[in-house]
Parts: sequence; structure tokens; C-alpha cells
Amino acid sequence: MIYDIGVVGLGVMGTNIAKNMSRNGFKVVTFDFYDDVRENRTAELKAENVDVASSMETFIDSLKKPRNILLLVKAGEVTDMTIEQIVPHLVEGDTLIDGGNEQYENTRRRNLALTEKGINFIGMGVSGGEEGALNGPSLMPGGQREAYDNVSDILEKIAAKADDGKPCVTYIGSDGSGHYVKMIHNGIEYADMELIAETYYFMKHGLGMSNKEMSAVFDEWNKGDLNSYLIEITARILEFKDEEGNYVLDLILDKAGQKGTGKWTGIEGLKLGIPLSLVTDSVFVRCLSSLVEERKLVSEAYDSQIKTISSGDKASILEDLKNALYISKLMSYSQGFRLLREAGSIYDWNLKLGEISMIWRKGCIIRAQFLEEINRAYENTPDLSNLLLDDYFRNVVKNSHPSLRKIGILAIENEIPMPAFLSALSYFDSMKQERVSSNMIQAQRDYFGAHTYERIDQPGVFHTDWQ
Ligand SMILES: NC(=O)C1=CN([C@@H]2O[C@H](COP(=O)(O)OP(=O)(O)OC[C@H]3O[C@@H](n4cnc5c(N)ncnc54)[C@H](OP(=O)(O)O)[C@@H]3O)[C@@H](O)[C@H]2O)C=CC1
Ligand SMILES: O=C(CO)[C@H](O)[C@H](O)COP(=O)(O)O
Repeated sequence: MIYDIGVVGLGVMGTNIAKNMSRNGFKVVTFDFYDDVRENRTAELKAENVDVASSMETFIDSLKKPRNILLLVKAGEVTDMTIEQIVPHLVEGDTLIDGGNEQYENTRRRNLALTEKGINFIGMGVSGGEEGALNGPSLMPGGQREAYDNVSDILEKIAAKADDGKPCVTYIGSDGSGHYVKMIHNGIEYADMELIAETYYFMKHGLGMSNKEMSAVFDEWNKGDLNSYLIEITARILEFKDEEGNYVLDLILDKAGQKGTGKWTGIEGLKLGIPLSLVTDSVFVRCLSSLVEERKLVSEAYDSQIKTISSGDKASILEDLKNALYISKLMSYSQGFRLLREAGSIYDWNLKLGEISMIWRKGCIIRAQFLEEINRAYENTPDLSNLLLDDYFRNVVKNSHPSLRKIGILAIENEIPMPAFLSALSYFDSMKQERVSSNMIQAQRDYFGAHTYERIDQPGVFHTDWQ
């Protein structure tokens, strides 16, 4: 048989994407370098009309030309090793697609090296986890346009479909752009998750709400502007009990893991000089959460507990909390999309920000109703520099920032840690100042290091003899 596409790597993602392709009518052959993995997966894949090749040679020989091969292996060295093993079997015009969570610099490097051999290389962000891979992920492919066109039919069929029927995949741009966009997706995912976690903590400790009550509130919020996958699963997590009737959430150690994509996003914000405080704060909260023993010691040393909020009406505080969560999320997206805009220009990718928001509407972890509004903002003003300048979002923020302030004050007064919320407020309060405090920074730099400064009243570069 001649197959339409090959998949290498029979982990969770590779197995499920291969099944998804087959269910969509494509002939799929798979391969894994480990004999036992191939053996273990054969029956399961056979039941889905997916074949498992017994050797790399038979795998390559059975593919339609030019060949399209999707890699779903561990990012980094394993991907390099996998490419090294496959490339000698390929010829000019063949395409490798890397669906792992890879650093975009690695993708640029591989794209360049393989282009010299006449082999196309697409770095494709895949989001949606195990379930998305099987039933429809959001796909972010970047690389040679003509190589994308060769596989666009397969990618459009396997991708999630938004409510208007459009597939959640689009050509992102050249070399590492697809993996870059996936990285930003994950950074935004970190901030969305952190904001929701802080909301839960505020409800639990500040308002003394039960898991059942909190679950009902998140369910209610999911019917409005906050409608999203992460809000939906939060409601389910809050009410979930084990066989003994215990809430599983309450038994989970408060130590967050991370595989690195949030950190990469933060580093990229620092590298390009674009504020990305909600993502970086969210990464640092995960780091802080890991200092379990140290937190215990500091907690004992200060013996200062969170207070239950004693003033105000609970219903109106919850309304403020909902508004505060919404505009904090907006601040985070305004930072994330601002970074994408900068990267598109610096790396010459011509990123279409509206289209990117559209392919995140379904299939991925940050899928949300809110992304339709982001697309509308960029359709109205394609070169919009910051989402805060869109008319619709400006009205939302104008109406809701007093809520964010009230929640911030309650958090500070009652010792409830809400770093991402406070970061959102600080970002907004700083961005809306025509003049910020940095004239003082410039004066200090000039004082101690003769670093010079610019003036507001005349052009040029100046130095003052401050002594
Ligand atoms: N899981 C998720 O939700 C998502 C994952 N991704 C990305 O997709 C890629 C695959 O993920 P996933 O399927 O979850 O990962 P798995 O760990 O389930 O599978 C990874 C694949 O890499 C192979 N592999 C791992 N280590 C080695 C090694 N040292 N040498 C050779 N092969 C190795 C595995 O082979 P073996 O089975 O023999 O160990 C397997 O085929 C990753 O890059 C991941 O970041 C992207 C989006 C979501
Ligand atoms: O890519 C993903 C979804 O889009 C993964 O779920 C992500 O890798 C999870 O990251 P982390 O383990 O760092 O929380």
C-alpha cells in the first residue's frame, strides 16, 4: 500500500494524531524506533486502519512522493537524533513536520540545515493534548509555504473546527514561526491558569466558599464573556470527588510543574523588550510553589494568616471578581499579542494576528469565546499596536478596572496573594500614563555612569555633571 502520510513517534500524541488522520480518510503508516513500542501499539492502531512499519526502510518506501512525515517525539536532542536517522532516507522535495513543543530557534536551525539539502521542514505547534490530538487539535504550522500547501488538506481535515466550521489551522509563516506562536500560546496558557488559580484561592480563603459553591460560580461565568475551556474544567475539577468522597483538588500538593514553554515565552519578552509581566509572574509563581519547605519555614516565621474578608456583600464582590478576571485576562492577551507583533516584524514573519486568534478558538487549551473579539479588533485595525486601543476593549476596561482595583485592595488588605491580578493592574496603570517614572531612572543612570539621557524640550543626547 502507498500511504498519504507517515507518523514517527508512537507516544500519546503520535498515536492519537495517526488515528485522527485515518478517521479522516487518509492512509497512515507509523513508526517508532523502539521495537516494544511498535509491538504494543500495533493492535490498537490496526483497529483504526493505521499500519505500523517494521523498519525505517519499509516506512519510508511505503510513503507517497513527495513524502510527508510528521514527527511527534520529545523536543530537543531526541528530535535531532530522530531527524538524523530519517534524513539519509529522504530526497529533495520531501517534508518533515515536527509537531513537538520545540524551541523556535531549534526549528529555525533545522529548517535552514534541511533546506540546504532540498528537504522542507515545518515546525508545527500542536495544542489540545491527548484528546485534541485524537478529535481535533489547534495546529500552528510554520516553514516552507509550498510544503504546507502539500499537507494543508490533511491538516485542515484533522484540525478542530470552530463554530463557523473553519478549521483551527492556518499557515503561520516561515521557519520557526509556527513553534513561536505555539510558545506564546503556552505562555498565555500559563497566565490564564494562574489568574484562575488566584480567583479560586480568593473565593476559598477570602470568601470562605465551598468547592460546590465555587464550581457553581465558575459554571455560571462560563455562560458569559469568560466562556472558555479552562473555566469549564475548573468547575469540573472543583466538584470532583474520589471513591471515598474526598475532593481530589484538596488532596493535591500545591507544587506546580512546568516543562519550559512558559519560561521560554518570558525569556522572549525580555529578549525583545516587550512587557510580559503576567506570563513571567505566572512562571515565577510556579517556581515559588515548588519551594515547599522554604514556604513552610517562612509561614512559621511570620505566623500571619490570610484573613476572611469581613466587609462588603458577597454577591457584589463576586461580580467584581468576575470583571477583574476578565480584564486581567485581557491585559495578558494584550501583552502576548504585542510580543507576537514585535516578533513578526523582527523575524520577518508577517504574522497575521487576527488569523492566529481564530485558530485558537477551538482545539487548544486557551480556546475561548473571547478570541472572536480579538480577531474582530485586528480585522477592524490590522496594524493595531495594542489591544487596549481597540474601541470595544477600551470600553470593557473603562467599565471594569474599578472592579480590578477593588479586588486588588481586598487582596492586599486580607493578605491574599494575587500576583497576576496585581501585575495586570500595574501594567494597565503604567500603560495609561503618558509620562511614567523613568525620567528618574535615566537621571540615576546618568549620575552614576554618565549613561546620558534625552530631553522632552529639545532633541539630542545630554549628560549632566550632577556633582
Ligand atoms: N502531551 C501533550 O499534551 C502535548 C505534547 N506535545 C508535544 O508532542 C511531543 C510528543 O509528546 P507525547 O506524545 O506526549 O510524548 P510521549 O512521551 O508520550 O512520546 C514521545 C515520543 O518520543 C519518544 N522518545 C522519548 N524519549 C526518547 C529517546 N530518548 N529516544 C528516542 N525516542 C524517545 C517516545 O518513544 P518511547 O515511547 O519509546 O519512549 C515517543 O515516541 C512532545 O514534543 C510534546 O512536547 C504537544 C502538545 C501537547
Ligand atoms: O502544550 C501544551 C498544551 O498546549 C501542554 O499541555 C503544555 O506542555 C503544558 O505545559 P506545562 O507542563 O509546562 O504546564
